[in-house]
Amino acid sequence: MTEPIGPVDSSRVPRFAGIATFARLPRLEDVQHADVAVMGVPFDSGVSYRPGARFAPAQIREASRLLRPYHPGLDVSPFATMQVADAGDIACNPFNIPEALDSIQEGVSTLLDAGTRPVTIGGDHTIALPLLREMHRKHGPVALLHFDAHLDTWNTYFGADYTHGTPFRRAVEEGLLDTEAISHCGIRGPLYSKDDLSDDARMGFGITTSMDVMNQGVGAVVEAMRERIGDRPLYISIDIDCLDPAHAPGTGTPEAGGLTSRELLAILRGLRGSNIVGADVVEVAPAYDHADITAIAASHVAYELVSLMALNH
Ligand SMILES: N=C(N)NCCCC(=O)O
Ligand SMILES: [Zn+2]
Ligand SMILES: [Zn+2]
Repeated sequence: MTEPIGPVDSSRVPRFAGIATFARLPRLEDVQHADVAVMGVPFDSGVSYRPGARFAPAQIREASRLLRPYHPGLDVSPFATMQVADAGDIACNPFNIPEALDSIQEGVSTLLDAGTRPVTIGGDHTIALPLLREMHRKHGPVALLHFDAHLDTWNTYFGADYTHGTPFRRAVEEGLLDTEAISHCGIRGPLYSKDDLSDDARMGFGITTSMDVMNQGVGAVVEAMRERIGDRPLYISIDIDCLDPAHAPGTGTPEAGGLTSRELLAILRGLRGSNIVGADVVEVAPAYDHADITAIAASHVAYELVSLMALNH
């Protein structure tokens, strides 16, 4: 096998020069085969409050210029261990949600059929549904680890089935998930009613609230997750609003009392060895960001996911 093509060499071309790809990696069309691809989905027509996540892929790529090739926490050089590339953005219709979902699924199916694992940068959380549909097509029902302030198992908004508050209810209804191993982490904040929780539990979800992370600690939380997930094919969906607004102000539906970026990275790191088949990072809304705080957090979270995949390559 030939050596992977890595990022642009920052000792020759300064990090701030050139057109941004994720972590300055090659574009997918510039490599023969990618083991992992970072794919942008600039779609935010499913939001219930502040719009703007359509601009996240571009912003996260910009913020990812400073990522370096060696991950000391996991002792891995992800871009040397396997071929990682930037798959560019999926063009999706901002005026027709079902059509956009089909385009997203088609985009990710091209990757999966080529044996490429996707790390998707959204986009609002609606996009998790077509991604999970495709995961199911390839792997059957998958385990799900969902980081979010919100359950996203609500039913409809203004009569609409496909929104950023409903992807995981639709996914359960469509039989996409292995309901023995589905859970949320980072949940907090006011709900519409107590029924939201009983509905969610009936679907099979377990909940680790942000207060549980504080009270139990990262180690205990990770242990419980690992036990539940085992070696099942695992999909990780990360809504950046799982982080406290202090750590991720640039998002559409912020809630006080969230995880720190350190806690999120530590939990992810604790999942080393898991059989991660795909992942997304969603809900970054650059217009509400300050000093790129949120985009930087998202770029590091995506790097963490790629690094975990490299350990399980
Ligand atoms: N998926 C995210 N970020 N938010 C869902 C919030 C749904 C609501 O407006 O109640
Ligand atoms: Zn959320
Ligand atoms: Zn969400």
